[in-house]
Amino acid sequence: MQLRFTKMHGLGNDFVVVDLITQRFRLKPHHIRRLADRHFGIGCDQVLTVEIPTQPDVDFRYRIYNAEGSEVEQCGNGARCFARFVRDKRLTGKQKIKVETLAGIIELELTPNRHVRVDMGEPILDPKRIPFTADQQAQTYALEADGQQLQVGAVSMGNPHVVLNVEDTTSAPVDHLGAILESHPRFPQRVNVGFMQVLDRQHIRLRVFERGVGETLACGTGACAAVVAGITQGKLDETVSVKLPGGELEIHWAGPGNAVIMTGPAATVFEGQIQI
Ligand SMILES: N[C@H](CCC[C@H](N)C(=O)O)C(=O)O
Repeated sequence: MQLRFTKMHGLGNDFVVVDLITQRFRLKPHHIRRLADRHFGIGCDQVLTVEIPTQPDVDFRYRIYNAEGSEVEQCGNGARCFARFVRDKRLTGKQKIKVETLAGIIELELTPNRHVRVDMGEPILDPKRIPFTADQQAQTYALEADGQQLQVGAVSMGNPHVVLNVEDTTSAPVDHLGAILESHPRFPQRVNVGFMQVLDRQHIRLRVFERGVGETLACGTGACAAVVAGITQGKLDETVSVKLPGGELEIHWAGPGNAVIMTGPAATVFEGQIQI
C-alpha cells in the first residue's frame, strides 16, 4: 500500500506524521520500525498518527510510537507538530483543539507567531503512578546505577522521566548513563533520562536520552519533567526557558494542582508517499 506521510520536527525531535483519517492502515510495530529507519525507511524519532477520536468532546486521537516500535503515552514536541499538521491539512479550522492520548486529554493552541501552546496536564509525582519503585514521594530519590549513588528527580508527564542535576550538560555522560538508567529495574516501564543544568531560576540547559530512541535533539515531555523537578527541588521559578540542543522551549508550572504549559515551534520539512 502507498502511505502518505508528512515529515515534521519540533526543535529537531523529528517525526513521521500519518493521517489515518483520510487513509486507512493498521500500523504494526514492524511498520513503525521501517518508517523510522534512517537507512531503509524515512527516518524519525517517533511516528505520530492522526485518528478519529474515541471519546466525546474531543477533536482527534493522537497516537505516538517510538522508533523501536512501541506505543507510548505522550510526546510534547509531537503535540505541537500535531496541531500544526491538522491545521495545515485543513482537518480542523479551530485555533484550539483537544486531543486524546494514552496519557489523557491535552489541549493544543496555535499562537499568532506560529508557535504552539500545549496544556500538558498535571505532572504526576506519586512514584506508584510514574511508575518508579520508592517507599514514598520525595523531592529527590537515592538511586544506585553504574557503581554510583545518584540523587534524582522522578516525574511522569503521562510518560516516565528521571531527571539528574549536572554541572555541565556538554560533558554529561548522556549515552553511557542514559542507556543504563533507561532500563533501570526501579522503572518497570523503562524511563526517559534528563540531564539538567540549572543556569539560574529562569533558565536551564537540558539533554535527554529518550526511552526507546536514545538521545534526541529535544524532548518536550522531558523539558516539562525537568522544570517540574527543578521547581519541586526549590531551584526554579514558575516560568523557565529550557535550552535543548535543538532549540528553546518555554515551560510554565504554577505548582501542584496546576497543568504544565509548554510553548514552542513546530515545522514541516516535506511531504511524501512510501510503499509499505
Ligand atoms: N520517548 C518518549 C516518547 C516521546 C517523547 C518526546 N519525543 C517528547 O517530545 O515528549 C517515551 O518513550 O516516553
